[in-house]
Amino acid sequence: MSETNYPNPWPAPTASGPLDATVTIPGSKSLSNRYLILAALGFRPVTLVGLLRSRDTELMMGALAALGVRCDVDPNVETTVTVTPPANGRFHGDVDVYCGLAGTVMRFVPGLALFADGPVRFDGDEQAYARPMKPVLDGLEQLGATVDYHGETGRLPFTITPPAELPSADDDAAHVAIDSSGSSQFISGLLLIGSRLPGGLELAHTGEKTPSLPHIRMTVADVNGAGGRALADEDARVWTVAPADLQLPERVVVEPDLSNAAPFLGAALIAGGTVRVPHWPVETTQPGGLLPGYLERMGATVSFPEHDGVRYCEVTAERGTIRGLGDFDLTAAGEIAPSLAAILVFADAPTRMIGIGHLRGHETNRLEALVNEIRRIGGEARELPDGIEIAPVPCDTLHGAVMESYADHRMATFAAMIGLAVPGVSVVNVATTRKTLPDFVGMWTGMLG
Ligand SMILES: O=C(O)C1=C[C@@H](OP(=O)(O)O)[C@@H](O)[C@H](O)C1
Ligand SMILES: C=C(OP(=O)(O)O)C(=O)O
Repeated sequence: MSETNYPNPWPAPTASGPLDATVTIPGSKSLSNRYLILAALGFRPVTLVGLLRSRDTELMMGALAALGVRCDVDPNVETTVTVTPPANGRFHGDVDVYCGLAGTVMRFVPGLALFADGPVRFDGDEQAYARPMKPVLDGLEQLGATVDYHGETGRLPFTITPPAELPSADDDAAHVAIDSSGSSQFISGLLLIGSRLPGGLELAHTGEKTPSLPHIRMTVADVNGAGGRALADEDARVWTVAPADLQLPERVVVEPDLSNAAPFLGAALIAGGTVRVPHWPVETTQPGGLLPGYLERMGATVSFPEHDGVRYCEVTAERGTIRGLGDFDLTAAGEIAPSLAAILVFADAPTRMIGIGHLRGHETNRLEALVNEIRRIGGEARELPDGIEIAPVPCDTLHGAVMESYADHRMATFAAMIGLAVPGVSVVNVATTRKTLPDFVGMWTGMLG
């Protein structure tokens, strides 16, 4: 991942004037991969429309294929995919699942292994070996599975052997207790399969913090949208899922990825001008739904005009007017921290983004990576126990550099955002954006006209 391995860093374009762009954002990673799992848990085919086609969803479809689920891509529309679960609902065992660096694959697919007819082996990118896995696997062990670790305990790679018998329907709901303060995906991964347990699931979170709560609410909503009965008691940190036969509707339309809209809408604040994103939902379970409010607090004007029946999120700003936010709790939406950090480098006052200590276990240690890269271009930032502080420096002291992306899509888009206002920025391994955006460079240069 160093410069030596990627000899041709991508020269990030600077904005030569105010922007005026409409950018169409592909489907949500989080919704796409939840729908793929829920479709696989059903008993009839489901057609997903507007599915994200990027590395993380290809990995999910590859995992499902290994388990005996068919994913047929519409030959005319590559974002329309029909998912057919295995005929008897039993997933194939004695198979290999490759997770890449995708949190949603490594934390959501293990639950399916409970219903496989043999052991399922999981592996991923070497960088994924650093990502925490243990709580979700502990949860599966509490449900009777056996987990064999082939490297470090609690990390990829590992093999899950399903129990000979699942917890009995005569019992109450299976009780599972895990500490999910390292990632909301541990809770989501168990809630997604809870309906299939003969007595259902009662899941208690024993940790102090619950990061990314909107993502857990998204899981509850999606399970219920598939006919499940999931309930949250967020104060008690307990979730229950009643036994149910899950079945998504025949056709499900995926919303655009609102977190992936952040670099583009944020570009309007850094460069000045207007950027709009079509098909912005009126209501959403995506944490990216919080983005317009955050951008407004930073000084942008945000509106949601409708043209020809399409609803847009439109963000307008004047270059050089970004407001720092002081203490800024981002517990709910940590995944947009890198994009917000890029904007805040150009703010008029310091910001302490807090509630995001768990970003140290994301694709890379994002807090360390952000501090490194902000300092690399002459900015000022430091790690906090639970976040990062970004302090303003005069804009003319910022300078170009070859910026590292750490095989992290959001660090690559972070660097591109910096490059809008700092000439001479280039980005190592910009192709890593393929994790969730199949054509980031095309979209970015298109936005700049
Ligand atoms: O469930 C999901 O789809 C996600 C949950 C969040 O994970 P963390 O809770 O680990 O931050 C988020 O950051 C990730 O990008 C997607
Ligand atoms: C944390 C992220 O991804 P993952 O789904 O791999 O956890 C992210 O996309 O910001």
